[in-house]
Amino acid sequence: MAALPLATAEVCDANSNPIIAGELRALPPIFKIYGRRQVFAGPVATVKVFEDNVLVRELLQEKGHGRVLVVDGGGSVRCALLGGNLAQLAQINGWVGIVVNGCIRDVDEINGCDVGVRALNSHPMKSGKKGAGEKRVPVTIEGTRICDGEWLYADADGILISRTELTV
Ligand SMILES: O=C([O-])CC(=O)C(=O)O
Repeated sequence: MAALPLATAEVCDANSNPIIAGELRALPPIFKIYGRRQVFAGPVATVKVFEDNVLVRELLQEKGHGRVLVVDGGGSVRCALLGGNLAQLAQINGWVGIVVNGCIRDVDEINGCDVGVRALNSHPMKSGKKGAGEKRVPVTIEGTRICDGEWLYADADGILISRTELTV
């Protein structure tokens, strides 16, 4: 499943009604851009964790089939939920992007991977490994709700969440 690289600004200009209806939402501009893919889009898989990345690894071990993993890490900037090994796993398994409401580490390695990564910042410490959290639940990142199966569009201007796949 290869999603079209739609420009997020054009999508917003062409979709005022879905924006009013809440079917198209923008994530707040809190993310830094990492990874080789600056532009990526795909269906979302969600995971909600807090300072523990076992479920992140479990999801990235699945075939991505062009999906984007949205990790709601509660905005913690006290450890990293994603590193170079997991980013490589994502690339091998066909995930196109990973958006982390939290931190990452091994930034140089991640910037060499053919995935798009957005995160709040980097942190050198690893996370806990107990496996706490929930997969495929609705998450809310800074007031923007994201459900498993919705579509995410990211480019240099920002990140959009759409209830359905967008067409040109
Ligand atoms: O396993 C972790 O905690 C994250 C990490 O460092 C990696 O993916 O390389």
